[in-house]
Amino acid sequence: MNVPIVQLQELRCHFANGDGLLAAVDGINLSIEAGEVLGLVGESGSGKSTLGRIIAGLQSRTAGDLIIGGKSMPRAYDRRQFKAMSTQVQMVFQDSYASLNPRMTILASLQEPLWSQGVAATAARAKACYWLERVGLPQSAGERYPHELSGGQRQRIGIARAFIAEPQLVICDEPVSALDVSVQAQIINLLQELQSEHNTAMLFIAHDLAVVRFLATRTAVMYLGEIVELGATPALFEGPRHPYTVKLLAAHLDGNIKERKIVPHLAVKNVSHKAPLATDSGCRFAPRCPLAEPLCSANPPWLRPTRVATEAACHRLADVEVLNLRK
Ligand SMILES: Nc1ncnc2c1ncn2[C@@H]1O[C@H](COP(=O)(O)OP(=O)(O)OP(=O)(O)O)[C@@H](O)[C@H]1O
Repeated sequence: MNVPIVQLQELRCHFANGDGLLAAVDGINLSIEAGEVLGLVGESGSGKSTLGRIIAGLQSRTAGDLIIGGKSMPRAYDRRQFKAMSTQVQMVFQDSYASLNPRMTILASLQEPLWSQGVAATAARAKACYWLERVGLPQSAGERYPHELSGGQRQRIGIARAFIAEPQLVICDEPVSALDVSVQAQIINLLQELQSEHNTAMLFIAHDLAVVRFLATRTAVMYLGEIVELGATPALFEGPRHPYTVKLLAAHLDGNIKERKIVPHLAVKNVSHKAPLATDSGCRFAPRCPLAEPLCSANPPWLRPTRVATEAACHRLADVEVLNLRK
């Protein structure tokens, strides 16, 4: 059996805030398989970036296991350990400018991940030149500095930097949301091409559900630190089972596809959510859920298989399935 690239077991990341411990990531169990594209969606503040940063070794976790390539990663990273794992996991950030050293030329920035792998200078330079071209930039761009490139060009460099060290997993955190709409599709196509060319697994974090639907093999939906639904992208988009997923899809899909068409009678209550605390009990979506019953606020639900190729963490799953069958 193939070992997953990444395994997360009861992963938690809690931050101290005024009200207690904010549970940014709270008990995530998830695997990312070789070559798959896993989409990660959810409202702002649901913990997507924190989860991505933990896997990339940029954020330490509070509890739980992070296993990369079959190896259990220590909870607090030091630079040496991070470099050792960074060959397997690379990240493409939303802000391509901040992710590049402003004092390094583009060619030097591209070579940097190879230097830390001990690749010889000539080979590193040749590889950087190849990648410059592979992401659609002229060789002359190599002598420039980040501020001399457009946002789209800088993101191409961010992508080349992520792929150049031949990682097994690339985490893309909102890689196109800061770019002009006119270049977003080009960057998405480039990511898709590289992912399939190199069979690199990808964790794709985005608010844009249409892009996730296009790229991801599987999709995970996060709500206030937890995964509430997970499964094959077509099944999840065509027949969402968790009431929160229904709400999320309805808010993003075009006006012709209304909530009631996805699951009838499931209009979500307009209650604002507060930051999740580590001491919370019960389903975090219960205050907004039209199907909530006393059990929901008392006990946390867990991911259970649905009748389609997904799992959903909802005490009322059986009723949602019936609603779906009737629509
Ligand atoms: N370093 C930190 N210190 C304290 N709280 C933090 C820290 N990083 C994140 N948080 C909090 O953790 C929660 C999850 O944040 P995170 O950025 O992971 O969410 P997100 O789903 O990626 O949001 P967005 O889509 O807006 O990027 C938020 O409430 C955020 O304010």
